[in-house]
Amino acid sequence: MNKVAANILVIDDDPDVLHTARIVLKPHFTNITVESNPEQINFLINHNRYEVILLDMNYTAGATSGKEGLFWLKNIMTKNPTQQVIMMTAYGDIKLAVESMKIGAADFVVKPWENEKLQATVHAAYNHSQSKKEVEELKSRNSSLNQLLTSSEETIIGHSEPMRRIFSTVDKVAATDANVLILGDNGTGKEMIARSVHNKSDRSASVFIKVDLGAVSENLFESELFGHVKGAFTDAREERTGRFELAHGGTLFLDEIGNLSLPMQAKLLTAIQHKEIVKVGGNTPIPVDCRIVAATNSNLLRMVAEGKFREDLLYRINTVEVHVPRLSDRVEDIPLLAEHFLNVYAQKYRKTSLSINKRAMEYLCNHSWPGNIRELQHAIERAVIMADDNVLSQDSFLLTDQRASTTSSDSINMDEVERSTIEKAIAKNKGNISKAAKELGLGRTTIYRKMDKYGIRY
Ligand SMILES: Nc1ncnc2c1ncn2[C@@H]1O[C@H](COP(=O)(O)OP(=O)(O)OP(=O)(O)O)[C@@H](O)[C@H]1O
Repeated sequence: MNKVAANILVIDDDPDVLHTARIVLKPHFTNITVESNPEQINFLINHNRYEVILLDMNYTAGATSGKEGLFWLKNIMTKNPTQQVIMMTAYGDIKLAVESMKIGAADFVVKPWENEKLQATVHAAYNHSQSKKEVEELKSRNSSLNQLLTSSEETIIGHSEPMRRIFSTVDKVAATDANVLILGDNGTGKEMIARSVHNKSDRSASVFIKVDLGAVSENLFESELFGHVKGAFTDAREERTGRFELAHGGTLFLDEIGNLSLPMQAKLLTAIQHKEIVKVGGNTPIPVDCRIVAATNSNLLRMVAEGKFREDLLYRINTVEVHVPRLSDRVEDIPLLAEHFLNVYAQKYRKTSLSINKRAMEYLCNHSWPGNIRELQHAIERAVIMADDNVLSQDSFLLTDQRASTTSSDSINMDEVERSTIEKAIAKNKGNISKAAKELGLGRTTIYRKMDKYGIRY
């Protein structure tokens, strides 16, 4: 049998217990340390990392209250709240065992133990310690990434009146724990605003976890959000931590919340209401503390009226609402955004002396931007890549436009280019229309309309 590489510490004043524990655990784990004096605990845990600690309840001769065990347990948990500790209790000490679990013990074994039971309990605690370690590593990696992402590239650009109102709302709401609902069309910057709420809040040192609810299938929804225990269903070979638990201490961003079916809405509501989740196949509620920021391009009030969205869920998530206008409703932001993306992509593609001429800027300001900022961003990126000289002119942008005027021969060429661009994007995304639309900065309705127009069938 392969031994698990783990440090196990056993603390008990009875040398027979220590001896037996060593013999029972040695075939399963690489390092077993035994200690009879609990006063050594601090020294040991300060100098070593133990995956699992087995801790006796009583140490002084004749003591039976278990107070010493609880004292040492508290001491360990204060120093390392994720430490896996298994309490060793005497038969009939169930009350004490429950008390110790409340303090943070992972489990308990009753002495005299059955050897298989002891081995199985230590194995389970070891597995738990590993998944907690992974979660901690993930959180710290995510937190470093978040800090990197708060660089200039992530600056929300805009000086129009509606954007200034949004900035002010974000500043006010960030300081609180209120749930936020961000409403707006595709590509208007909803996710950026959600990240900004997180970055400006007291939770910024912790994680920002995003779930794209539009992409989660009905049968994976629960496992994705709440996690599952090992063996919960056929493919559940390992325990899984769900997004809610991962977001503990931070922000959970529920994107495309309008796409949730009614049964999924009910499950989500229960988790938000009770601030706790139960893993699929499990029965222990796990408390979670995260701020919910949700976003959608759907009209949730209309969906409520049509019986497609739960009113009680809406009122849980919309403590503060942020309405993000279409780009065509804040034309004064277009030059700023265009210059911003020009800088970003000029640096990325090493064409640093590029500029946009006046006519081209007017042309950009007159376009209707159905794909909003994402479409503008992609248009500028394409223009930078294709630029032959230092000035981007109107011809540098391939826009199918409702507002800007073009000659008929231009529009024939543009149609041809657009048809082939859409076809290529769909092929590249293996027929996934949503992904192709996203890549092109178009809404789903828009791409279907254009597919109809050009007779593209998939
Ligand atoms: N005000 C802004 N300043 C700078 N960049 C922005 C701004 N708003 C959006 N962007 C950029 O536009 C792109 C789309 O933004 P984002 O993903 O936040 O939109 P969204 O509304 O969440 O889109 P969707 O509904 O399709 O998920 C991103 O690359 C983002 O960085």
